[in-house]
Amino acid sequence: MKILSAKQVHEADNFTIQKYGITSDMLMERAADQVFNWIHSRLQGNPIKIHVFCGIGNNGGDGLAVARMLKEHDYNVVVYVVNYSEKRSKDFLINLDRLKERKLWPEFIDENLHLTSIGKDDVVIDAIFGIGLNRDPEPWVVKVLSHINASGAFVLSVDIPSGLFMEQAPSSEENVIKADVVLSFQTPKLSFFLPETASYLNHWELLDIGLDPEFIYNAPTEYQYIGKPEVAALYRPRLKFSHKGTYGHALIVGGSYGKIGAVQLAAKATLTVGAGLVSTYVPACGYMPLQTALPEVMVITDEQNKQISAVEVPEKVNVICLGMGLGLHDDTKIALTNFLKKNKLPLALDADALNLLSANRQLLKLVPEGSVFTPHPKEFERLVGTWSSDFEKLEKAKKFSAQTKSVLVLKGAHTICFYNGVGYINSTGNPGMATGGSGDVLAGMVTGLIAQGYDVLAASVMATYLHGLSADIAVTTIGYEALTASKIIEGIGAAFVELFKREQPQQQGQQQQERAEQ
Ligand SMILES: NC(=O)C1=CN([C@@H]2O[C@H](COP(=O)(O)OP(=O)(O)OC[C@H]3O[C@@H](n4cnc5c(N)ncnc54)[C@H](O)[C@@H]3O)[C@@H](O)[C@H]2O)[C@@H](O)CC1
Ligand SMILES: Nc1ncnc2c1ncn2[C@@H]1O[C@H](COP(=O)(O)OP(=O)(O)O)[C@@H](O)[C@H]1O
Ligand SMILES: [K+]
Repeated sequence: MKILSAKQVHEADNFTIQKYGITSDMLMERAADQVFNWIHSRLQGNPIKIHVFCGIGNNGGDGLAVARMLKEHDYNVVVYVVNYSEKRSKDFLINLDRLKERKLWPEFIDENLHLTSIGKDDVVIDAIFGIGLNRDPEPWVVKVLSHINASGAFVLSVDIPSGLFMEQAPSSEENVIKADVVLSFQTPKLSFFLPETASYLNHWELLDIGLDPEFIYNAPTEYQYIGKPEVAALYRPRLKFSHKGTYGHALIVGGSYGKIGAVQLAAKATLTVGAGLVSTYVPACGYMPLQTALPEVMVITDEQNKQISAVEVPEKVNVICLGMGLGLHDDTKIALTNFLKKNKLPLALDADALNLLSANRQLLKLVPEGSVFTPHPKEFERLVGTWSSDFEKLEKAKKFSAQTKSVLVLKGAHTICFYNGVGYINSTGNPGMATGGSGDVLAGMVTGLIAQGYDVLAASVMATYLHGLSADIAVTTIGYEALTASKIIEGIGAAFVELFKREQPQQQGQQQQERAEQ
């Protein structure tokens, strides 16, 4: 699913209005109707007090229209207009008149700040700023936002929490509404996925307001949100008359004394996503544990016992994964340098391979184009230096991927794969995955898919999605705490199966109902 910029949303509005011969006011009515239905299906006429805070732009217009619909259904509504500018939008004014026609008079809030108290059991609808926010709110408006945040009431934000920008970080925490739920129109917003800005919302849902699908399909976007349909479309079916040679031969290079387990995890994950053959190259101390734990995997050992001092690549290997448990020994640095000078195969670089490259940046030029880097944020910082906000981190990630002409898999709660100027944001995964070795599993999965012939971007996006999905399936029975990297590998099969499970129409309705009740 594409993630549009604020400019593209406005273009999509205009395009839709022209193509279907509707008015912008009709589009606003459609949006408000969807928000009203969402609330009405949950509150079912409950007399709870609802405070609707509106701005003076189109987000405020949405709020006024929702307030009118609530009033028409006899809800207990109070409406406020946070009067931060005289430049009211046309559709705001239309909806202000409609509200007054129904004898619902909003209270206007200005810098004198006559604020009505909000009970902790009340509901707030936040329609103060939408995606048109283009500067920090004034101090008195921040006080209104703080008043709402301090109330303890359930806060539902329309489109985006007020005060949150589309493409930059807020300058202060106080400037933003903390939303329990955001009902966002048509496409999710980038800020919902970044650690610094996602903290302003607990949960988001999309409402389809009928923007033209063709426009959205053709819009070139910098970010996409990756769900089941996108990943299922990447899947390459296994062929009846295939053999192990059809599915590639991957080599995993890693391990040092005390860290052979990292290679076991990666190699097992490589096999479990379907690679035809998997070999490992480890220090001599890794021979017994690997041969014992993974009978399917071939093992080649270094002449050194505790660390790797050279890399030997068996014939017919078509992808190499490097780095897990590797260590930073001088021998290993020399081994990596010599290997990179000769190597032409695509690489999946993880953990200490990334740390060695950070400490010896001239080696980065030797990494072949079309490789995959899988850093966690600290490893990425070692590669590119610090950043001042998540948005700057994204720019650095995009630049790194462009310079290396490779996929950058920037790991986190929402892992983002960058390639060719686009960031693919993953939708699966959970905090149970914050456990040692889960990154090794991901690197192995990426490698196993490349071995089978998936291109590097497809392999990275699909591995990231399945890795998170496996963990999501596992926690439904074992909970977050008991999730381990090994359990993520065990669940890979179930994740593949889930990818092609069709929801029965009846179940779908039931699930929507269950979601609604959550
Ligand atoms: N396609 C869609 O997604 C649709 C969106 N609609 C709504 O329209 C909203 C966008 O509306 P607008 O573009 O009018 O913008 P907003 O309602 O977000 O902003 C209001 C106005 O305030 C000004 N402003 C921005 N920051 C300010 C600040 N810090 N202090 C004072 N004034 C400031 C802006 O110039 C803008 O004109 C969306 O978020 C959504 O709620 C719907 O009405 C219909 C369709
Ligand atoms: N809170 C979280 N929510 C979702 N996924 C997470 C979370 N924490 C970690 N992960 C995932 O777990 C993996 C951790 O990788 P990494 O930090 O390299 O672990 P390790 O070095 O122990 O193997 C990444 O794929 C990351 O996206
Ligand atoms: K809002």
